[in-house]
Amino acid sequence: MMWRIRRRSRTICLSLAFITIFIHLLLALVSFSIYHQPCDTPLPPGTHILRDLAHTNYTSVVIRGPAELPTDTIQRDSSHKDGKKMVKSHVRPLSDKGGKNASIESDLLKLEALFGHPLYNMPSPPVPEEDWLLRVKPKVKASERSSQRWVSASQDGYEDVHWNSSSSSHPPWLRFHLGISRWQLYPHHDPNMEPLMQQLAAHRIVSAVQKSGGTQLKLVMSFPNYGQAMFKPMKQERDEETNYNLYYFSDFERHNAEIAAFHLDRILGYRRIPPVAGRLVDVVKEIKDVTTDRKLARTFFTSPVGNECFYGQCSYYCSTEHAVCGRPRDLEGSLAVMLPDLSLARRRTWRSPWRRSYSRSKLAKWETEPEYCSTVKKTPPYDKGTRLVDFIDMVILDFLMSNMDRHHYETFEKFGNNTFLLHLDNGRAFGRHSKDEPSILTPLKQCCRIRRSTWLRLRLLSLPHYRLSNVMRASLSRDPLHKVAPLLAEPHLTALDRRLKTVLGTVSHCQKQQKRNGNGEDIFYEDTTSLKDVATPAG
Ligand SMILES: Nc1ncnc2c1ncn2[C@@H]1O[C@H](COP(=O)(O)OP(=O)(O)OP(=O)(O)O)[C@@H](O)[C@H]1O
Ligand SMILES: [Mn+2]
Repeated sequence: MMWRIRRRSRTICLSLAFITIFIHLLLALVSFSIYHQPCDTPLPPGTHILRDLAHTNYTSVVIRGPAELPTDTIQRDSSHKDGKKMVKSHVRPLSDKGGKNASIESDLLKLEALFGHPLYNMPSPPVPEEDWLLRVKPKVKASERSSQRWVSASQDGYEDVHWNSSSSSHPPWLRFHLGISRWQLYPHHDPNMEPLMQQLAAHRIVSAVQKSGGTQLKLVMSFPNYGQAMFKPMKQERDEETNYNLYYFSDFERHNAEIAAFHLDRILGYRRIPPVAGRLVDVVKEIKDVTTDRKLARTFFTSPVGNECFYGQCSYYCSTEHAVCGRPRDLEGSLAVMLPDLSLARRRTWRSPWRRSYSRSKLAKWETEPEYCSTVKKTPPYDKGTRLVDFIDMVILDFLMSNMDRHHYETFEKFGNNTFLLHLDNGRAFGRHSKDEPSILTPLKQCCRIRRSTWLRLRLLSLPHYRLSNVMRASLSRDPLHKVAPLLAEPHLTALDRRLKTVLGTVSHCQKQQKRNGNGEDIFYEDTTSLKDVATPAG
């Protein structure tokens, strides 16, 4: 009897155990399939572009004041089944390693899809000879050869140089210089980008001297292959917001802003910022020990907690109180590849027509005259070619990253007025995420003019499948400093989406205004005729 009871209870126990295991397996399977479902899978390039771009409605977007919640996040996520508002992508617990990796992967797929989209791959005619900034002389007579080849005797730390006209013999920085054309700094699919970034991030530093000009401390670093980069050290923690009582012209420059600006400029399809990489630099080995700059050498010291510091000489923030310090020797910074020397490629500096008044009490003309743009439109070089729409492109970049410091811009003199604008010096961008700065968009508001290709790319970046914050997160995750901490804190990424809506809202406003007035002035500068069959959305 006892034996039978024991056998029955054992059978019951065994079946219970089986059922439990089965339920666990089922649960694991279900959660696995949910977990692997990215929130928005990217579309194959070009798919539904017409439908998607044509049906996104921006007309209800108003220009918002500071610190408002991005309504699109709420609308998008309120479709959740139980009606609860979830702010998915903005809540990323650090401990959730697996979830983080999965979402970075989905962001990277979006970036890949974006860069494969026809709007980033518009067919363009071959570059005529005169539209290259620099050229290697193609054929050298035997009698001239000895003086025409680049040959150098090796100096301290520098390599022997034997470059010829074949690009395979050139170091990445030289290939970058030779790839600069009238309309862009580098091509969209650039095989040189990877090696160039690699060099900035890891190549041996053989010299570091202070860069003259400008207001804040920065160094020019040299590599053994004669490449050079501009180094801006970290001065502020990534999630610190600029003090609200500080005028923008007294704001610190941020190394992560220089890095993020390069990525954003590329994502916008401009390619007008020289490539920038983040790097951990050894203050002693890579600066103090290799510098030939006596003024700089005098400013090194060890802080009370044993960190290696220096402060250099400049007109702002170059004192012991504002020293930059390693931890104890590792210092974060940005390295931007240097443009060709001015003796090879002179640049012209242009004062921005919408330059801010650098006085604390005086307003600039554009702030008081609503018709200011009609004067600018008649004034050379803004009256012809693409200068005005190129300026607007820069304004959009600056509004997205909240850069108020664009008092001047530069172009390559060789190309005259018919060329792109260099977007140099972005160190004061990404200072505040909780506040937008509507005044940066004034030129777009006053001129109501934009390149059609820019507008289409902006609309693309507002779609869930290519969302700006997602592709920026993906792009920045490739920077070497990402392993220390994300280059932009999440609120900065959220701000990008919010500001993008404001830009699109401003264009919608222009369209409505134009319909009302019927003044026939075109909002769009037409530069997408080659794409007519692929992507011409209804406005
Ligand atoms: N990648 C680069 N290659 C060559 N020259 C550069 C590069 N970036 C900037 N410059 C030049 O160096 C000058 C100073 O750089 P930058 O403007 O970034 O420094 P800054 O200290 O912020 O200057 P400012 O205080 O005037 O804004 C610029 O005016 C520009 O002409
Ligand atoms: Mn600056």
